[in-house]
Amino acid sequence: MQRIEQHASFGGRQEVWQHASSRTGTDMKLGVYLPPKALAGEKCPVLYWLSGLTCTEQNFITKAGAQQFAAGHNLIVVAPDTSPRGEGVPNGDAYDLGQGAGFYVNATQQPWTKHFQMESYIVDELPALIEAYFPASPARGIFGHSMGGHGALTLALRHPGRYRSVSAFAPIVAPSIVPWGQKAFKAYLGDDMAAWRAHDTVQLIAASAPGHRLPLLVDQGDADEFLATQLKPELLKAACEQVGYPFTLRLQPGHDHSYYFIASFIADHFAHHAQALG
Ligand SMILES: N[C@@H](CCC(=O)N[C@@H](CS)C(=O)NCC(=O)O)C(=O)O
Repeated sequence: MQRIEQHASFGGRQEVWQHASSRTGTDMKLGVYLPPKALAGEKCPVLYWLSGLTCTEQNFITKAGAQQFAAGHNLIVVAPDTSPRGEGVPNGDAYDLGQGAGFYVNATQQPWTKHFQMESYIVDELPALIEAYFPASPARGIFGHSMGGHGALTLALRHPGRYRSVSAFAPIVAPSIVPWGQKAFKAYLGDDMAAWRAHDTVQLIAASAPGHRLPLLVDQGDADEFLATQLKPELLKAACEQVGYPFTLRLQPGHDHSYYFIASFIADHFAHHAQALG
């Protein structure tokens, strides 16, 4: 682990680290915000942020305005890159496949499988690293945006007990039936639709065990350019209603898909996670 940036921020410190990942087989970068209590050596819960298509570890830490709320709630915030990158790492033909578009799954298909192991990276390797290098308690929350909202929801649903809280901004909730998800899943997971369903929030909600239901908070802009084609929050609402899954969907008038939208409601997401993480 090598620190490559550090900036004082709201009594804590925003840092960027780089390390050689055993899961992706590449160097991975991540943002780590250390709140005041963590700088003083006290153990703090960790909130993981997963970004969307085209993002690196930089988008969230420079645009969301999260540091003041992380400081206020004394939460460590970890914002990893969205895929492996670099020479020798395959890439797609457009922004929605390959580098910058890992979709938080472990690829089983060539040429992706060697490096695109983002689910294992986020769920196993990253927490072990964070808990070894920083004053992190084992209490974890997870949230994200768009492809990262899909990541947060599916990883929390696929790994019961691993996270204590979950939320999302404009998540892809039904990747099996929208163009972004279908393109990525076909490439990374192949043609077997059963493998797709295991990474589809709407399907996972329908199959979720009543004992392991973390309340979901989702914010969605009603002027989001991807709302009708890629996001379809009404499908998640229907799935939650069908099985009685605790779900709050807030349609935010006039908001688009950008980090201006995220920054407008980030305080509420920190409050949601802080309540569960204690
Ligand atoms: N129209 C965009 C689609 C990608 C996009 O909107 N990415 C979102 C996540 S799905 C994002 O966070 N972009 C980076 C940013 O706004 O900082 C493009 O072609 O770059």
